[in-house]
Amino acid sequence: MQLPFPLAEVPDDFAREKGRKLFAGGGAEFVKGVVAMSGLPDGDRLEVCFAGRSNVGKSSLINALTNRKGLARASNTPGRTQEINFFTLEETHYLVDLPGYGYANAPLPIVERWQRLLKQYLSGRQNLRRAFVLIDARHGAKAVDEEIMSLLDSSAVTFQCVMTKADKVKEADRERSIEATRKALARHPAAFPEIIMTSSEKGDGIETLRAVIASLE
Ligand SMILES: Nc1nc2c(ncn2[C@@H]2O[C@H](COP(=O)(O)OP(=O)(O)OP(=O)(O)O)[C@@H](O)[C@H]2O)c(=O)[nH]1
Ligand SMILES: [Mg+2]
Repeated sequence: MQLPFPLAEVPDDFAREKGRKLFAGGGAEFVKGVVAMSGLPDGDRLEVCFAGRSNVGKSSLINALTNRKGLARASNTPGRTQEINFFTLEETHYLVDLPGYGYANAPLPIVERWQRLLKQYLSGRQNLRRAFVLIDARHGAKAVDEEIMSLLDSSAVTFQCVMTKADKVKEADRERSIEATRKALARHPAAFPEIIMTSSEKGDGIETLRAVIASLE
């Protein structure tokens, strides 16, 4: 029997080539950081966003996908990305780096402001085709991750789970955290039924994720 929420298989040659082409041109550029809905760029491109806890590796993943080390800032300081950051990819796509959630030390008014903006963005963006919810492969999905999953359910935005930092996880922990993540996903109707395991450091899963993004219409 097929497990629910299997790990994504390596895409076929056609899908891989399509993904490679989309990301090969070096055509990724930072557009703007947005702090209010009024600042959103026109939704005239296909859009995907990256959500996840502070420090889970959202910015690093965007850098790895676009093969541009300093494109999205990545750091050791949780909560660094505090705006919704838009990047263009060629003439056709937006990649969106969302503010990290679950950072305990952020002052409450700031947390509330992010949450409000996140909610408005997720529920109101017509051209948003898929949200990628990043989960640390060492820990699996936690309660705060399920909050964003519920928000995506209610916004009817299909989301796909991307596990990060695969290079840092021991085999036993990896299985346990995949299992915890599957359990969480099963509770969310908007969850896409495949998990992508990645390492921005080593490149695992990056081709697959490129192919998935390129396949969206
Ligand atoms: N070993 C390893 N480290 C990673 C990987 N991805 C990210 N990191 C590290 O994790 C830390 C956080 O990465 P970021 O990409 O800044 O995380 P973020 O989700 O954008 O964080 P916020 O913007 O604060 O929400 C950095 O020190 C990265 O170098 C990975 O695949 N492997
Ligand atoms: Mg970041």
